[in-house]
Amino acid sequence: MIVTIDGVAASGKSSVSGGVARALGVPYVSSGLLYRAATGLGLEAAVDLHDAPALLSHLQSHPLRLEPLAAGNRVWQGGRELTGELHSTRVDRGVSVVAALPEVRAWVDAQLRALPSPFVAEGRDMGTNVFPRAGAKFYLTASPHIRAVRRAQERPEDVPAIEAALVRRDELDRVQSAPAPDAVVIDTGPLTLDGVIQTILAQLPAQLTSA
Ligand SMILES: Nc1ncnc2c1ncn2[C@@H]1O[C@H](COP(=O)(O)OP(=O)(O)O)[C@@H](O)[C@H]1O
Ligand SMILES: Nc1ccn([C@H]2C[C@H](O)[C@@H](COP(=O)(O)OP(=O)(O)O)O2)c(=O)n1
Repeated sequence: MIVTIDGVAASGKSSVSGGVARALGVPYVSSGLLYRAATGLGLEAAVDLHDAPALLSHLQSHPLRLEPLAAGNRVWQGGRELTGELHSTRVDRGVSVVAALPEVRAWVDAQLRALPSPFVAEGRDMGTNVFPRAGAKFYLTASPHIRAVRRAQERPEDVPAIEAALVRRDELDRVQSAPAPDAVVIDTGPLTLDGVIQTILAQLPAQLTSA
């Protein structure tokens, strides 16, 4: 069984997915981490991020492996772990360009669909494109300001700069970020992290929570 948790940038997808996954005793899958890793590798090799054939050929010769743990996803290139480098402002700036390339999206989708279920999958298009038959679907939102205040705990920039970058990325990611028609939309603004997790757990089909 697959549960999808999509949403806009810094809406709480990874933290919430981790909490839901731990409660269910399954891993969670961070699709954004694969887009971030593709971007990080491309930047490192000075590949033009708009050049899909060049980026894909670099990814094919430097295969990435996503490790979908409930405690936090990790991503590897061969024996080298990339995870720690990928939540930087530099990767934030490039990742929407990479995520707009249909060839890269197909490459990510194939890796995600090959993972053994059950799991919680988080990203932008988990409930629409990648796992349209998921057992339960959620979509997280919050105002840009609230998201920027939260993310400011993790980035060196100030809140207005982070908010401007989030709004820009929301716009660049808009095409693949529409909620699935059958997703439950949750405004996380007024809720604590645990409040969001409990809201989701309360709405899961009984066969999922009793497994
Ligand atoms: N409901 C919430 N209330 C307060 N802080 C939250 C809430 N949800 C997430 N956070 C915090 O906001 C930040 C961004 O969350 P994260 O899970 O990384 O979002 P995303 O995966 O959507 O980018 C983290 O520091 C996280 O702890
Ligand atoms: N399924 C997905 C997941 C992420 N993306 C893109 C959109 C985002 O700008 C980047 C990074 O995603 P990630 O979820 O790590 O980003 P945030 O934590 O929400 O800031 O990848 C996507 O297009 N489709």
